[in-house]
Amino acid sequence: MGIDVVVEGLTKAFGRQTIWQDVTLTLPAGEISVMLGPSGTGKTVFLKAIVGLLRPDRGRVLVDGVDMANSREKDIYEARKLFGLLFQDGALFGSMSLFDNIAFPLREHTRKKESEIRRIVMERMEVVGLAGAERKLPGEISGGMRKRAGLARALVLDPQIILCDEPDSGLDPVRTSYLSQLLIDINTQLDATMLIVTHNIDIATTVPDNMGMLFCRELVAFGPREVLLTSEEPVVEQFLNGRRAGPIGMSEEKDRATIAEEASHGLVVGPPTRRTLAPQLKPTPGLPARRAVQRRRARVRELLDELPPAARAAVEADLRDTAEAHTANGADTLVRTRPLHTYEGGGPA
Ligand SMILES: Nc1ncnc2c1ncn2[C@@H]1O[C@H](COP(=O)(O)OP(=O)(O)OP(=O)(O)O)[C@@H](O)[C@H]1O
Repeated sequence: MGIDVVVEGLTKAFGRQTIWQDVTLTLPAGEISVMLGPSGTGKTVFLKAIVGLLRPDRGRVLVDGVDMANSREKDIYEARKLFGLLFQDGALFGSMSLFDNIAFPLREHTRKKESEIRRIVMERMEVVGLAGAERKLPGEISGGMRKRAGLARALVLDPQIILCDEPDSGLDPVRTSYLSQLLIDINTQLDATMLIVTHNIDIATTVPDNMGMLFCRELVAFGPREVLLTSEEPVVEQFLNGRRAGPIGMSEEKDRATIAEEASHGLVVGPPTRRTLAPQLKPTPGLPARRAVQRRRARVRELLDELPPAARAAVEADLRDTAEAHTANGADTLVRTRPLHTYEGGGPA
């Protein structure tokens, strides 16, 4: 099972530019969380700080007893083996075949025999729908396939924590929805703690158990998905609805003069839009139920009294529906029509 990632009072600046300050949250073990935020608010920097690739100025990141922010480099390096990382471009080595790219962490960090490496690589390539493409070079495949190769590489060390930076960038809407399903299925199979940075509202609304948002050097919110999805906080509303009216400007926050000028041109923030809460995706039929779901239900039930009324009502409705579905079906209803290996039309090249 994945492990908790506990972030306490994290602050990072580059010179005089504060990126974010006093960020405190816990990524619950085995659950999927999404971090939203306008461009430039420091989401990538946040992922790098969690995995110890960037040292914050203050605060701690606790992973399995190791403080990824303040420990010795040697201890951070060891703890990093718990992570699978997918950065924006897949970060593949251009001169290596997909097989060698995906095998790289195993050859680098383990003493496994080649036969064992082969077994693991082929298994992970199958999971992400790349079976048959082992000999291809990154330059010979589509962007979507490169993403999936990056994801396969992130999975070979059986990570307990998976960090994905914009896994959907450059993907068309159909491939993005397959990717959403793949992320849910990976979580089902590995029960790993996952943090996904994305601008894609479909992924944000259908994949995670928890959502957070960075804006204006602060963590605006972090909590069960129902909290952000029912939030009337102007910045969250504006972001989830993709509107110009609101506090987010072209280069992060708007100043008062801009807001006043926009109002004089008729661009005003209206009443909050009532969004219907999109249901969270379920694992592909044939896979077991996600273990995180039961744990999360128990956890969120304990939080009910602290949630805003709309979020509490949404959580209660979910708890009720699930109880009814269990009674009716004897198990969670599973929705999905295709096997994983047909994820990107045409299958392996
Ligand atoms: N190594 C660095 N040195 C100096 N400044 C940096 C460094 N890395 C990032 N920054 C700055 O930190 C800020 C946040 O960058 P980051 O890439 O984390 O934003 P983001 O929220 O991930 O953006 P996007 O959504 O566009 O990918 C930017 O202003 C960036 O220029």
